Amino acid sequence: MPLTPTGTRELLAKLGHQPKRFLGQNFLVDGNIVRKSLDLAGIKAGDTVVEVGPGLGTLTSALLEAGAEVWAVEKDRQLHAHLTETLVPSHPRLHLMEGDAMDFPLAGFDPVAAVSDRLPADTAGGHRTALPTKPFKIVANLPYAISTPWMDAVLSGPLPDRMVLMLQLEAAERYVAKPGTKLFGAISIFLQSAFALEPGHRVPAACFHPRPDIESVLLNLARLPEPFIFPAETKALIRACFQQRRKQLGSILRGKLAPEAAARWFARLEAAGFSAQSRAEQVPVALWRDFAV
Ligand SMILES: C[S@@+](CC[C@H](N)C(=O)[O-])C[C@H]1O[C@@H](n2cnc3c(N)ncnc32)[C@H](O)[C@@H]1O
Repeated sequence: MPLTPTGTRELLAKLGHQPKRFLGQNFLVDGNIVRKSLDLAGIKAGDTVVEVGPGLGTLTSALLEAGAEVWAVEKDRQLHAHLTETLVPSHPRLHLMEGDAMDFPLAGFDPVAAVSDRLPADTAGGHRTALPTKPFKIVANLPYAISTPWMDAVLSGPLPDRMVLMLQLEAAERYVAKPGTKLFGAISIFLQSAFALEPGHRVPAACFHPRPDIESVLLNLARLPEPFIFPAETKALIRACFQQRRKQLGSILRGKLAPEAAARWFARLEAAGFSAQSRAEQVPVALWRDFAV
């Protein structure tokens, strides 16, 4: 069970720890939401789970009690020290690291090495996404400031089977936005090419201490049977198209691609009923995927 708001306040006082806004330190104080996160993720004994920002260890403890092996990365030195003292000694299935989730999006877990630590030389680096991987899930109450760049890094693969993420409602809406809407952007395309949205849960501010002044949601994402991972160059191009979302695709692409490559994109746009005059936000996810292959 997580700490109550009072218990959390008392523990923070004992640690002499002031919640840091810039690290998104809004700690979960609601047992139902902790249970719901584990239920949505279908956590069972033996699962490998990555957690970003374990904080005071609320989700972490629940995951460990459910029999999961947990890989967690915490940036706050004081919270990392607290967990090292309280959770690590009694939980050999917890791999806790101090660090930045932007440097370690999977908290140091390597799904490829977990299957085989002897990779053929020519499969190092960029080709790792095609290699066999150990299945894993991600369950996290994300620090909101990094949620989109972190998600972008995770979507470069290897991919988890499922992600259950506590997010700012506004970020979640961008991730699942549909074409033709203002919220539809590069991250919507990368995410929806690899994951399907399953029913999640709205989370009131009262479930956290301190209470955030934004709305939160538990986003529940299941990996598609044939997920698509965009190559880095195509991702950069798609991002560029959305950075100038009011501009016609034709003028953006002509400036970024060789003439033959641009002509290929235009031909595909036209075959799908669009044109060089179309804007990035009008183009559906499947067509962006076609551009990449
Ligand atoms: C919203 S709190 C969640 C805490 C805890 N998991 C819970 O649910 O109560 C976010 C946590 O992420 C940590 N954090 C913030 N930025 C981080 C980063 N870049 N890398 C790793 N952890 C980070 C914060 O220190 C904090 O512990």
